[in-house]
Amino acid sequence: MRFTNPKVVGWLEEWTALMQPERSVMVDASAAMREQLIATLVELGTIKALNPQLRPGSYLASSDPRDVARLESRTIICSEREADAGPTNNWRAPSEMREMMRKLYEGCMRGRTMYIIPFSMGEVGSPFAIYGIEITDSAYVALSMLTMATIDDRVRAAIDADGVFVPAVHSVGYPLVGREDVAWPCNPEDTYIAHFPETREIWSYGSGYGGNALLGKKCLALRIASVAARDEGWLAEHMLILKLTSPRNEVYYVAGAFPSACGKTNLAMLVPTRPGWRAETVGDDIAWLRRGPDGRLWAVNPEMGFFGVAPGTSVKTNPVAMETVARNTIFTNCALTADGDVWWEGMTKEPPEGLTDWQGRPYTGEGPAAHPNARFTVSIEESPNIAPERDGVPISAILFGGRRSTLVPLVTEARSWEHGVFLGSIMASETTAAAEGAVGRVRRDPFAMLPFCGYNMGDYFGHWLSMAETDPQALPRIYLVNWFRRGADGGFVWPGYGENVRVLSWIIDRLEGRAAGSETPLGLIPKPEDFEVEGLDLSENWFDLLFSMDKEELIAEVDLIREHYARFAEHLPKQLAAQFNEFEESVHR
Ligand SMILES: Nc1nc2c(ncn2[C@@H]2O[C@H](COP(=O)(O)OP(=O)(O)OP(=O)(O)O)[C@@H](O)[C@H]2O)c(=O)[nH]1
Ligand SMILES: O=C([O-])CC(=O)C(=O)O
Ligand SMILES: [Mn+2]
Repeated sequence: MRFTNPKVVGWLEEWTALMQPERSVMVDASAAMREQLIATLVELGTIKALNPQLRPGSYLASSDPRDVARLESRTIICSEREADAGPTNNWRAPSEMREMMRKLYEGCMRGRTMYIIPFSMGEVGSPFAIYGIEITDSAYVALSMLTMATIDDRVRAAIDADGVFVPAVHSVGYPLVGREDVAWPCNPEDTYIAHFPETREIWSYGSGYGGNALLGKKCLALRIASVAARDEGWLAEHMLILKLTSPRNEVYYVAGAFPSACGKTNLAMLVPTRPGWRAETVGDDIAWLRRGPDGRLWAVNPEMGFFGVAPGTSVKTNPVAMETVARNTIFTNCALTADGDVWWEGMTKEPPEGLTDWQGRPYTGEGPAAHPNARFTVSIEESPNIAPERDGVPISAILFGGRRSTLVPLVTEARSWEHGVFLGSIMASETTAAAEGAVGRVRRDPFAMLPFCGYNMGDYFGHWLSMAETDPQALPRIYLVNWFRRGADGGFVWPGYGENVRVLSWIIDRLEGRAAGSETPLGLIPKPEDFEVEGLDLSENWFDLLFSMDKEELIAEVDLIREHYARFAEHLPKQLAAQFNEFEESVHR
């Protein structure tokens, strides 16, 4: 079915004229559409069918080695005023960016098919859903969007009825003029992922990789949605949502913001190791949160699929993910086994014989066989453990986490909402392969939103504080967590994964007033006697290894946070400056 609304038709005509595709296809959720996209991609060599006996309905995509992660240096917030993008975003004037990118888009789809994808982030018909139309010349993107977003006739009809949608333009930037197509067309030199917050538009060019190209996800549901959320009084966050049932049969919903490749999907798929606990997934990457009539913060997962990190996933660490990707999954940049299945580092101890690496070469044992940011794309319907709640759950606790080899304890509790916002605003984490650049460097990543906030992050801190203007008691409690402390041997001290339920169990005890805590400069830590470690293989001094804070390092951290805060200048809320002063005093006390 085609659009009839003049606004939509006009927009499509304008872009068709500029990009000059050879043909266009309206993407729907039919099985025939999926098959057609798959056939196109198989023929081009972008994806290969895996062995149907081992991995039914599944495919392996291999990207251009230059197009494997989000490109933060090319991700740009084009607000009218530079101050509205803030010190942490790349900024370009919208008119300048439009002019430059229009030149790139000119004729960029020649010889190609333009896929028109009307999609919804959030449940169709819900007042909280945001509709978009992505136009793309990538069948891989179209196929992935079918999994990650809600695509059905109701969305198309709703957009056609009122002409309200987020326009999302994408091209791989590889027109077929005087050349043949390649398996993974892209254009790394000219890649840009531009956002126009005032007009709520997304323009992406040159990359086919997930966060750069599946525009409903990070671009719409975080960068554009964060701006809408600021204006409308809600929160668009880089958070998992977990449903937890305690041995007492009480249900709690926990949200958690961890930077890319720092454990959201794994915590969302937690298999508790402690008796009587049950966990189910509500969402694994993005949460939209609003105050309900009861004053509580209610969260939805606007996505319909998982775009998860493959390396490190195994039957031992994440059996739910392994079951989820057992079929009907698109893998990207994993290694291929001799019998036509996928493999990645951490799936088994040793790589199997006869492996082909992610770039299609026989694996020699040098370097990783799968790219460290290899991914799986799969519908939430494939999960054996998805919670039925789709239209909002009340959050009891918010976790902020990251990778810190030292200093940050396994868990601390914020003293108040304001203190929790302080802890979120000073979060730092070691960088990962999910974005371009060096891995393992500590950088400030407030609220795990550094690459995803669509406006000035100082104002974003203020927006978080404003949530407590009414009825602060009804808001969730805030916790800092760190699964990644390392011991003298360089290994992780905490076993993590399913054992993280022990941390959640202490958090629930705190919420229910059953556990005490001890004050530290970063909040309340457990009393050793309240923290269950029975059955774990930890050394005598486990409590110190997991919870102690080195004074020298804390003092150094104060200076780093001062520098971090200074960047926001007059956009830093006064309450946070006061929190910082209190923090500094407590460090020196
Ligand atoms: N040691 C340890 N590693 C973990 C834990 N949880 C996750 N990881 C590893 O961290 C990596 C990333 O985990 P994910 O759960 O995919 O991270 P994510 O936050 O969902 O990442 P994005 O999807 O990029 O946003 C994987 O290699 C995991 O195996 C944990 O509790 N302990
Ligand atoms: O957005 C992406 O490309 C992958 C992802 O989930 C992240 O990096 O956080
Ligand atoms: Mn994830």
